[in-house]
Amino acid sequence: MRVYELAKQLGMENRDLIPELKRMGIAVASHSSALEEDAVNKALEKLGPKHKLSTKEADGGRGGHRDADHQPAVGKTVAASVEEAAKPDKRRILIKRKKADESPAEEAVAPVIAGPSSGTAPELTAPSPAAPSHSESVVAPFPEPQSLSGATPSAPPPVSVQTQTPPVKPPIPGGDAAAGKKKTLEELQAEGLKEKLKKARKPGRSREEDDARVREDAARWQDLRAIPVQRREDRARHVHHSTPGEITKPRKKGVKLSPGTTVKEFAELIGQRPADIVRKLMDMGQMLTFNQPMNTEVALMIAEESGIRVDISVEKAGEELLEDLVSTEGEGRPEPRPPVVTIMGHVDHGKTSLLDAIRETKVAEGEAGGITQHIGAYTVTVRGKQVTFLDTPGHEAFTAMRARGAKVTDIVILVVAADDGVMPQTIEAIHHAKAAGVPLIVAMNKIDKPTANPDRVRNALSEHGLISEAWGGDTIMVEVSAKQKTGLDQLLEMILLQAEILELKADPHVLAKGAVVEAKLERGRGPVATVLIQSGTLHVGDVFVVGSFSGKVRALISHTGVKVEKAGPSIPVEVIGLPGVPSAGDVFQAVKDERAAREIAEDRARKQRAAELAGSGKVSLTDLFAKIQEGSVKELALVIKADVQGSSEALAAAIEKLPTELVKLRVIHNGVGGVTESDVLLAAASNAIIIGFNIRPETKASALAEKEGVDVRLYTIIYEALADIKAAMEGLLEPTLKERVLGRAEVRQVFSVSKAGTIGGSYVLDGAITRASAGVRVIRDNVVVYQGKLGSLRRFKDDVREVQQGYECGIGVENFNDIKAGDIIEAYAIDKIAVKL
Ligand SMILES: Nc1nc2c(ncn2[C@@H]2O[C@H](COP(=O)(O)OP(=O)(O)OP(=O)(O)O)[C@@H](O)[C@H]2O)c(=O)[nH]1
Repeated sequence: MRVYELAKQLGMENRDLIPELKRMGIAVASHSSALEEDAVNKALEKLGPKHKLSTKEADGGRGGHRDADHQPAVGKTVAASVEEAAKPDKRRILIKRKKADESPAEEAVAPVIAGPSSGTAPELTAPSPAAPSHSESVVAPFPEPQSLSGATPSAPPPVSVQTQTPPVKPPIPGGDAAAGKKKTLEELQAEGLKEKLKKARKPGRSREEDDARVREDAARWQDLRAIPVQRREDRARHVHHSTPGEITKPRKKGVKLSPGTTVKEFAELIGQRPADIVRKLMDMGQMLTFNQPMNTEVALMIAEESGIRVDISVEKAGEELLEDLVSTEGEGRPEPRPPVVTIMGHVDHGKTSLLDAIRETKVAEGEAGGITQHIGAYTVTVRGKQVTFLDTPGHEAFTAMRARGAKVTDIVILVVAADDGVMPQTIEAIHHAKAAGVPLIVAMNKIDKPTANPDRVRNALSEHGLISEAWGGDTIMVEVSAKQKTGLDQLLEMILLQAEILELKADPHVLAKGAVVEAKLERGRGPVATVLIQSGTLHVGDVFVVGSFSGKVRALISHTGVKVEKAGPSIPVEVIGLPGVPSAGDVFQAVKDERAAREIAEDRARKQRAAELAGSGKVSLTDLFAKIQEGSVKELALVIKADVQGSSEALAAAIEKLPTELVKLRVIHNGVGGVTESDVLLAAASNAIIIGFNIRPETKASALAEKEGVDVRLYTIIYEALADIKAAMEGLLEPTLKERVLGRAEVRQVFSVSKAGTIGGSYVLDGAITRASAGVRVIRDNVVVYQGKLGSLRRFKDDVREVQQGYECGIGVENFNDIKAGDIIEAYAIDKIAVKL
């Protein structure tokens, strides 16, 4: 036995006992010195009366107060009554702060602990010297057993100790075994407190003092709860068998989580406050509101942190989930649907006039009393059959939608002014329609004009592969006048005929699927999208996913401005109830499950962000070989633009002659002039790269190319372009030199300076014109007229190194004096880019 244990038995303080022992001739160094059995007996004999006195006091003072003299540790007087239990082996100990007036009933209800039941566990025997129990005294924060049966405890001053007959709560069925498996929450918390204290123990403070503090803390914490006394072995066993669920006190041990669960729903599931979840999410860098869906991985982490097991109930997510939801729709019963028509053609050839003419004459006829409104598309009825026109003329809208994967148009109407003939945009439109694989009907417009010459147009069109039926070909050509509204019926007839040939069908009985034709934010109505239904039928109240948004259809409005309850295949309809503005071409899909819709939208938004970070998946010369190798590219589409027709054709012909064992080369469009937005859209939609020869992209086109990830390669020597394409196909494209535009300035005025030659008084439009540039080029109407070095750069009369956007300066180009007002001077740098393999 050690000194402190003896002190405890005697109800003495160490500091009082040690001198006593020394006086008795027992050599002790500190409170933890071991004592021989003889020494213990001797001490007990000598100091015993006090010990006995304490017992007497305890017995005699049941329910009363102890003498303050016998509580040396703390000055505060504490009631200490020790009651002998009728059956000592079922004794339980109630701890409470000094609350003498607490009702016994309350005390009896308190011990809700799965403590040891009758018989073994709470045996209040003295600990054996070999196994001192002081270290466990925390778990049962009350005096050691001997003091209960004998001496008045003095160690835990603020604690009132009572022994009493077994608690009201019956012992747990199953006896020792069942009881032994559990370690109560209170015990564990008490242990936690002790651990804390151990760490915080200050040097010089005795273990007894610490223990006393622990008891005090535990008692304060547990307030009025009974702790059963357990044997050391029992306790060890309990710790071993305890489960994490009991420690973290979760309301549920396992929950099922389905993707799309909102923060609020998740909080309810795991029994925490939504605000706490929001805070945890913020700590993890996620700003979410109560009603936003949780990322399942993050939800898993938070749940695990709380000791809750989570099962993800739906394994599929995102597009897979959507596919699953939609494919459960069954086989389907396709029915004929109206054709969807887009009008294309050269500027001023009468596209808008034709669309308006058809709308005015046909919509008014077909729809009773409806006020036509522009929603991006409209439907007309011809002899009981419907035709839908996409109301945004031009190949740009068409290609923009195609670039987003929406193949909406069934038939293209190519408007060609009979008095003007085939023009560059006519050819472009032909290429666009061909690239999309959409049949084309020619509307020869302005036939009313005396200068109209339809045969000349037919002839010109035949040079581009469109041979009129009248000439033995298969292209339908109709002569119309949008102005005089003639030939419109015939045109519509031809559209219906072509539609019949195409056998256009869709199942109106499934969940609606469509494409966004137009979307905008409207005051009072919020985000509004015109959706062209492609299959199924959309109803008010349907849940949907569109782009990275999900929602519920609040209202449907037809192109005549009338509220409708539903819209079937090939019918354009305005949808109200979107949470945001989607992009034209986004797929609109109705789904049954609102939560799944949310999850799909969230998944798309995540992927979109990831794609933005990772760059586009579009093909580029740099990674062409890698894509050929992985099999994702079998054909390389090219758009060629050059300064003159001759160069463009020569380049296209040369490219098509390149050996193509690895990949098929296909020039989908070649034309004259700078790279336009339309070129970029076409390239984006067809996964093509753009080869520019002696030209520059328009500013907007550059920005669009950047956004869409379209590779635009510019050359001044045909051979270099060919060599690059060849090398790219073979994976030999060496670290390539890529040009980076540093800035562009517009020449506003031209000066002739005797020493420096011609100087362009310029205004820097964007970036900066800098002497550090690798070179400059002079661009006129998007065509490079000269490429060379910067000769001089001045602001007022000073030579400067750099002039930033928004400032004026004088620019001289080395060996070039033909600068003209309106020219663009572009400064560029050359970066070395490694090939991605
Ligand atoms: N005489 C005659 N003029 C027409 C006809 N169709 C259109 N126009 C005229 O041609 C001009 C151009 O017509 P738009 O409908 O604006 O042509 P567009 O192709 O839509 O033009 P952009 O939208 O600029 O590409 C207008 O002045 C029309 O009045 C027609 O059948 N006959």
